Amino acid sequence: MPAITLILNTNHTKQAVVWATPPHTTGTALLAQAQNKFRSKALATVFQRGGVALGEDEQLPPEEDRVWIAKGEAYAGPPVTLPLREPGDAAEVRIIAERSFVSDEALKQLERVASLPGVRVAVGMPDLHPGSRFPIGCALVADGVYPALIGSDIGCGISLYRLASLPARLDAAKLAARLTGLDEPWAGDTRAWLERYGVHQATAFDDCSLGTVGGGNHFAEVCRVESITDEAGARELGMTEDELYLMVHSGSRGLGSSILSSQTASSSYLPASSPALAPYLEQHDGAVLWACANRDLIAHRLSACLGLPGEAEPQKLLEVTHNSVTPCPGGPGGDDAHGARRWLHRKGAAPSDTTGTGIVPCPGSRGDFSWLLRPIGDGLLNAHSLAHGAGRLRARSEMHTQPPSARAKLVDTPLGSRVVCEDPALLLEERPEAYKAVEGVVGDMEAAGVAQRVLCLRPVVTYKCRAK
Ligand SMILES: Nc1nc2c(ncn2[C@@H]2O[C@H](COP(=O)(O)O)[C@@H](O)[C@H]2O)c(=O)[nH]1
Ligand SMILES: [Mn+2]
Repeated sequence: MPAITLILNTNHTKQAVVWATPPHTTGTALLAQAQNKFRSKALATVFQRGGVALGEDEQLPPEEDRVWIAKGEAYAGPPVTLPLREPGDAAEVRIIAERSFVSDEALKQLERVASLPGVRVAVGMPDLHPGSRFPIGCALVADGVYPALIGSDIGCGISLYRLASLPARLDAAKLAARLTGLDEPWAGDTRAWLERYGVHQATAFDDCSLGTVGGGNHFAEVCRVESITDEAGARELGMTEDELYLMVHSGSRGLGSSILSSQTASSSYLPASSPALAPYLEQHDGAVLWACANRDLIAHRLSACLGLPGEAEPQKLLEVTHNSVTPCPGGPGGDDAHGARRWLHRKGAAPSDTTGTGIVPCPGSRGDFSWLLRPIGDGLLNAHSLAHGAGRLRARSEMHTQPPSARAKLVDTPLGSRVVCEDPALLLEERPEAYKAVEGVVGDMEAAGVAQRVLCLRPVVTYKCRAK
């Protein structure tokens, strides 16, 4: 039976060896072993080599024999070694953030990725903040593809739906109470649902995860229009102040993570000539479709729970994927001088070149407004991308200092909305104060001439999770 070494992330001399084979090598199983061995229930994250978190249901890849166990702090194990850059091969770094706070660590991470071989342009959006290894809130143009820059939640994004007419008396607590069973696997036919999105290959994640929000920053938020800045834009979307809407933020759950794990085991950089590029892109594109199907199923399930009078199905108004790699749009800054394809990596960045209305969401937090924006300009300054949200201001670990008596209040927000989050740690970590002010982020994009305001949304109920 293979030995797996559990290493304390904050003190690498503290190690424990466990003997485990699948199915006992999931994130949940290894975390339970670590909590037991190190006698600490506060341990919360299992990192793989290089800093990719092992998902709850995800198996540790068979070639890995050690993991780093953290409480909530950033990964402190050894980095995955990336190839060195050729001398004189400089990338351009731009930051679109005059008003929004961007930490030194985030800037350092952006500069580090800009120095990777083949990277041509690195743009930090106003929501730029540090990730475990790579920055979040950025768009990167490169000659090849770096799977690790897109990260484990391939296809994560935001979809917006019309739910129903605004009830005469809007009672957020009553609506919140109706949201039950959403963390359980969906009882319907996941295969048939996925086929509609062109996902023909079954995965281990379909039956257990499709249609569930997932942890972390993911959410499903019932909201209403607070104000309209651009009447024509609101009309294009068909949005009014008399209706309830639903914003869903989720991704490919464990699927993207399993794709990244298998990838990082083989290669960290896929230049155009790599035979591994096409297979990675095929898996990546499948995860993007899976994530889209997932958000629609979450909307379907949540709408059924609410049982509001009106349309049988939520009507999708817009959708963006903010973790992905796509061929760079043509024109200057796109392909290279010889017409070779370049790749646009978006790690927490919304595309500003979407089809349809082209309008893009910029969520704030559960206690802040969210904006719908119209991208403007030629896309060169901002690498055809916008901020994908307000962005994290404080690390999760910093959010645990709230005195316990204040916790009950966290389910009511300053905007009068209600939060369903029965995981006490997550309730603290996702407090509105953990995020930058969306006003500054939107203001930065307006000032840079890359976006205009269309409409502002106010949260009514934010769904995260029920107790396990
Ligand atoms: N309206 C809400 N916005 C939220 C909430 N929690 C987080 N957020 C925003 O979404 C983005 C998503 O970021 P990602 O890196 O996890 O993809 C984040 O930057 C926040 O600004 C919420 O509950 N409601
Ligand atoms: Mn996301």
